[in-house]
Amino acid sequence: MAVIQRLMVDRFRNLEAVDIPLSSGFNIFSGKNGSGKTSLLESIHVLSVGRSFRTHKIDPLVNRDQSDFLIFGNLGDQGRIGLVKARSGRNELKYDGEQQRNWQLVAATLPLQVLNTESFQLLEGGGKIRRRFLDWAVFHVEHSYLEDWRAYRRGISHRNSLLKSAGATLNAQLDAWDVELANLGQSIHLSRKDVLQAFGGMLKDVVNEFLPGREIVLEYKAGWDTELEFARVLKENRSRDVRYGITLNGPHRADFVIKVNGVVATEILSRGQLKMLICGLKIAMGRFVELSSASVNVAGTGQYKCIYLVDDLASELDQANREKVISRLAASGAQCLFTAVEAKDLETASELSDRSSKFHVEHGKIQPYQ
Ligand SMILES: Nc1ncnc2c1ncn2[C@@H]1O[C@H](COP(=O)(O)OP(=O)(O)OP(=O)(O)O)[C@@H](O)[C@H]1O
Repeated sequence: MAVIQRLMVDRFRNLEAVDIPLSSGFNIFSGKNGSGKTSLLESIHVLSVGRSFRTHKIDPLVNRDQSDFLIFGNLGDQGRIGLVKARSGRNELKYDGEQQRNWQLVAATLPLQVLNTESFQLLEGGGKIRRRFLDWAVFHVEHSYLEDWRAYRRGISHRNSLLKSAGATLNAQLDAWDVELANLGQSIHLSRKDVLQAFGGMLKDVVNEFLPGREIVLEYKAGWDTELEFARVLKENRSRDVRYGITLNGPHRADFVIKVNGVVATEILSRGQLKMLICGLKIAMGRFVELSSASVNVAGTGQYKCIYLVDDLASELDQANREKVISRLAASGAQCLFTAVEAKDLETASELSDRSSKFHVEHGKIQPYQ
């Protein structure tokens, strides 16, 4: 079970010498606009996966007067994770003192779900965001998946270069590549399809409560016409792919559509209802992964549970809906970090979790309330 027991953040945006003990239940960070609340959640995200949820760049994350930042999380039995990232591009990620070449082990040990304004992109943005959401679950449930996905991505990128080169031996070279791509693509497709189907069942239960009376269906789009084998699709579309210089079909084009009572969700739900749907999707996904991955925890220790980072839950949600989300999160038993301008916006949260801590955020400094 992922729980950050102690968190240190320094030189990250406006955060300075933050060193706080966190509760294994609810943690509530309140403070004025611009005090550093979102930055705190952002720092945990950067620690977990190496990138922010606000920008792809490193520069804006480093305090404007500094050249690097430090983030450290003590997860008790699950280990200690430390990260130093510099403007120069230097990266030092350590797990239990051991230098890591990539984020694979850290991401598996510190799984997160973020609920914030950017989360609307899950419904309103392009397919890449939904693929990433789905792949997060497949990665945690099936650990060989990441390797397959990386090999497939490399294969597609190589195939696209070949398509553009149009050399004399093009067809022979494509024949060779397509065999491997077809196998990888088929296996990625099946893993995603199975996970989405199982997840859909779990989502129904949450949606019944968050959007009563609405029927939710997730429609999976594989990225090609799955009536046909992927190998055949690659072959039959080859001349078109050559014309466009790009592979037009495959799991790299996969997506899923979320329908509510038969209509695309974004077309019929209000802003608040969309936010409830997003909260439902993320909470259900955390729960799904927890139940599905109990036996395949990479770190090999304890029960798997993700941490929820909830930024400004109050915006767009009325009191009754806020309470529904908070109750669900309390029932999940997961560690949650909430931000709010006024602590009273989250009064229900401190009432509902017997393990709750409150912190005051001001000018990049964070102090527990006594
Ligand atoms: N690289 C940086 N160096 C120093 N300060 C920065 C840097 N990047 C952002 N800031 C400042 O850090 C502060 C923290 O912003 P943050 O988004 O965390 O605030 P917040 O408490 O979540 O506010 P809100 O309630 O408005 O969402 C802001 O005042 C911002 O201008």
